[in-house]
Amino acid sequence: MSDQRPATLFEAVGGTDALRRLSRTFYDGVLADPLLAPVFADFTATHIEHVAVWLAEVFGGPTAFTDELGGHQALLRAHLGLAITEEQRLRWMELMAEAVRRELPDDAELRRRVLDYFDWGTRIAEDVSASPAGTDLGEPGPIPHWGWEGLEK
Ligand code: HEM
Repeated sequence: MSDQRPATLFEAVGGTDALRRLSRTFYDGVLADPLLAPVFADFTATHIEHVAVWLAEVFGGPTAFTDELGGHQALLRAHLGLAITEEQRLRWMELMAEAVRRELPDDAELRRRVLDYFDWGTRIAEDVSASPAGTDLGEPGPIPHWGWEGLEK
């Protein structure tokens, strides 16, 4: 990692506004995609903002998802019962990789780290989605943090 890089991925991507652009471009792709659009049948515009706020916190920015949107538990619960297939997860990753190319700074290391997070996170979403809505997930702990070295302890 270069010393010129900001300490957090949040700063490196360009903050919450950049994550909003990423989220908007990504969902434009999702809603136009025949494999994913049916999964997002209940999509509303707040979803774009909530994903941006989640990513801001994961990447070391403001803690608004924990403070205002229910934290880690709420995020996991949102995926219960979706029965996400591996094919759908891979399509999700393809569309996110395209959004990253279009919206994030042209920095290969930064893009790789961000996509590493999505690869990790989508596997958890797929896993959780196999359990029915309302399943008690216990206390999942704080929202994970992802940095230049991956998952931070
Ligand atoms: C790192 C991976 C992921 C992140 C960060 C993420 C983030 C989120 C967030 C923040 C919400 C709550 C939105 C809200 O409150 O409005 C949500 C809900 C949802 N996510 Fe994900 N998600 C991920 C993976 C996936 C995958 C792989 C799928 C399906 C292929 C998926 C499908 C959905 C659906 C269908 C909802 C509910 C939408 C609704 O309420 O209309 N997510 N996700």
